[in-house]
Amino acid sequence: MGGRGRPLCWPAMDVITLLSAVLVNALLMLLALAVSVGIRARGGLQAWQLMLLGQALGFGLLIAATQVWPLVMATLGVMALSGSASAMVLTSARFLSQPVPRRGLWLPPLLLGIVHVFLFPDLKQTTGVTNLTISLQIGWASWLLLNGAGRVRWRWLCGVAALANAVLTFARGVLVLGWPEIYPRFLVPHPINISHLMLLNASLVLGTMGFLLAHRDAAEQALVRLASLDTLTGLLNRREWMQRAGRALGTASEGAVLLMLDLDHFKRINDERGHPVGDEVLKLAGEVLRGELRATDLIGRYGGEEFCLLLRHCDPEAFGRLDARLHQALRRRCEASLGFAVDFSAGAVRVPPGETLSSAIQRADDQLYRAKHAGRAQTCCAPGVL
Ligand SMILES: Nc1nc2c(ncn2[C@@H]2O[C@H](COP(=O)(O)OP(=O)(O)OP(=O)(O)O)[C@@H](O)[C@H]2O)c(=O)[nH]1
Repeated sequence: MGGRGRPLCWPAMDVITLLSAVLVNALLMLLALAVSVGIRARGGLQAWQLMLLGQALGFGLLIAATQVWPLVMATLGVMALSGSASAMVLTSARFLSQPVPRRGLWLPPLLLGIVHVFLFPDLKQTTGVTNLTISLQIGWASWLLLNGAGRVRWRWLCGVAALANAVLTFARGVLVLGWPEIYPRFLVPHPINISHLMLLNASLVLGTMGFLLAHRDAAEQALVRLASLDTLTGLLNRREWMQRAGRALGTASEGAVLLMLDLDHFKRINDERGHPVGDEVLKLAGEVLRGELRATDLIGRYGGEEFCLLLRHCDPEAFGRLDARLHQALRRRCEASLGFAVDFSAGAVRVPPGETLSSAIQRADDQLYRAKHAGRAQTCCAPGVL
């Protein structure tokens, strides 16, 4: 403490220099992001670029307010800073795919600007209201990031940086309103101002690193999805299904049922109604399979209009019911959505522990062949399935 009633100062540092450092830092990171990911980066990074721009603009205007048009510059400055806090909320929400009310983003900067004009030039009041408002906005962002962060590294990195920032900003607001004799105002080299600006600088760097990590994670997940899912139906593609089914059979102690399923007269649907309708049928078939099967069953698009399913813990009675349900659900779903019914033929085998996937597929395919030749719209089963 700086002695009786005297504000604490940190003479070796001055606030304007630190503000300028934050401004330059924000601009450099904005430039680095623009060069590395572009200004039209998908999702959250674009909002983070807005946040950096808001910080640079806000602090630039606050510095300018010490020289010219204090009311206008300072009001626009606090509005830009509050806007950049909203952009921080938006960044977090976008990376987490969470909705945020739009009003919650644009109202704080607007209201803060109006209140600022009315309170000006009372520095105690303007500093207090500005800091409390912005701290709540940043607190909101940190809550979004930290709530349920689990083991996601980027959420901790960005969330802790935002939380520390929110706490110091809040402390500044409370101190200036409640104890102005020990914390007079924003531009004084008080320890809380100095530590806040240094922390703010660090949190911009940490936030940029954290959200870049989030961007990379999202791109990686998109690639994994692309490599393992069938784009039309959203089911596992053949390669992924084979890998997972092979692993599942390798570790299963009690065997499983393998079902190969092929839509009937699909070429005719394509020829008579067009490929887009054919695609729609495939999508509906994917939805039906996903809807009727358990999360533990493996469902894949084997190719064209052929699907493969690996059903674990499936006793004969349960299989009989499931098979009837699948035929009925596909017919009804296509009838309701497209105006005509589609059915399928299928072959099922029980795979004992130790049998290889390729041998089981060959046996299921033989059963499927039987079903097609027996008139379609039915499932033929090898002994042991039913
Ligand atoms: N629309 C669409 N058609 C596809 C797709 N993949 C494969 N096909 C078509 O599926 C049709 C399969 O025809 P076939 O193998 O003769 O089978 P089918 O007409 O169902 O005859 P059966 O199986 O004997 O009942 C071909 O016309 C393929 O071009 C796809 O992704 N979209």
